[in-house]
Amino acid sequence: MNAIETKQLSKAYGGHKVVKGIDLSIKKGEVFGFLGRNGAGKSTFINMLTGIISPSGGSYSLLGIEGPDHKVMKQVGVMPDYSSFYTSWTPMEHLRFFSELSGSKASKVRCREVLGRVDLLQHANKKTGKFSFGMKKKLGIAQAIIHDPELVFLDEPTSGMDAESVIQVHRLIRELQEEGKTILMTSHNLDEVEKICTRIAIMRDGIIDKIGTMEELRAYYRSTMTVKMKHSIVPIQEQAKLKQWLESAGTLLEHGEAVTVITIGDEKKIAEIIRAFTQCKADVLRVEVEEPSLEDIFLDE
Ligand SMILES: Nc1ncnc2c1ncn2[C@@H]1O[C@H](COP(=O)(O)OP(=O)(O)OP(=O)(O)O)[C@@H](O)[C@H]1O
Repeated sequence: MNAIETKQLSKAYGGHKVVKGIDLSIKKGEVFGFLGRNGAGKSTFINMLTGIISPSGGSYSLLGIEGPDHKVMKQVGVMPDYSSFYTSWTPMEHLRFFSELSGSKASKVRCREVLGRVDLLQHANKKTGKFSFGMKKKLGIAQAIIHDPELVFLDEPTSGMDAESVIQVHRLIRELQEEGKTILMTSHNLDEVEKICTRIAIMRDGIIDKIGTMEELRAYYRSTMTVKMKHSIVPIQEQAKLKQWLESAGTLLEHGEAVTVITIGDEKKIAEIIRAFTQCKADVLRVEVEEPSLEDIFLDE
């Protein structure tokens, strides 16, 4: 049984589809990361799964139960919007209240344990009105996990946090995974996603544009490298032959007297290109290989 399963899940506002029929399966125990530019549809997709908004089409199930189903939400944790806390309440009061809403009021001991896990224990009885943005985020994470859910939704869990807090939250997410929980998170931080997610989906314009493990995405990353070579002048009688060979090896971006730039799909081709120059009686003097950054992979058009 998958933790999350969606079939052609879609959402339209005023006839404009912002989530365009997504099929997605997330296994139990995964830490699944959603990346994408602002407005790509990440929050809309997650808000449908957590019952905040209703889908316009398609279906979904959480922990094997077709949604929306309020009973399954007892096993689901959702990080609330940071602005949704009552300013005159303390973290302790929030956790006690919201765990009760989820079906079982957490004991003070459990609240203290969870506040300790997000490093808020020393603020357990202070009013949240004076909390910083990062502290509210931590309280949001605590609220999402207070009832020990099987499936946790975290919307940008570390944005706006200091470096030490980010490390703590990453540690917490790994611990939750070790406990067998499934986590679906969004992030704009590529390093974070690379470090802690078992799989990643990149959303663009309401669809999942790319999906896979980091290794699978890296395979794509390696498949579009640009090779820039400085070389000696190719004898005139060899030029046509070399050009024809280069065009068959990749996309020739520049082919001048002393510089050639080519995009190739496999790094093994580099040695072949150098050999082709030698066979055409020219020497490759310098090779520079440019690979797209992770941003290029995730956010390219
Ligand atoms: N209530 C709404 N009414 C109309 N359009 C909406 C509504 N909510 C979201 N949208 C639109 O849906 C699209 C997707 O928005 P969404 O918030 O899901 O993107 P996102 O990927 O989560 O962005 P971000 O990274 O900024 O949080 C956007 O174009 C947004 O303007």
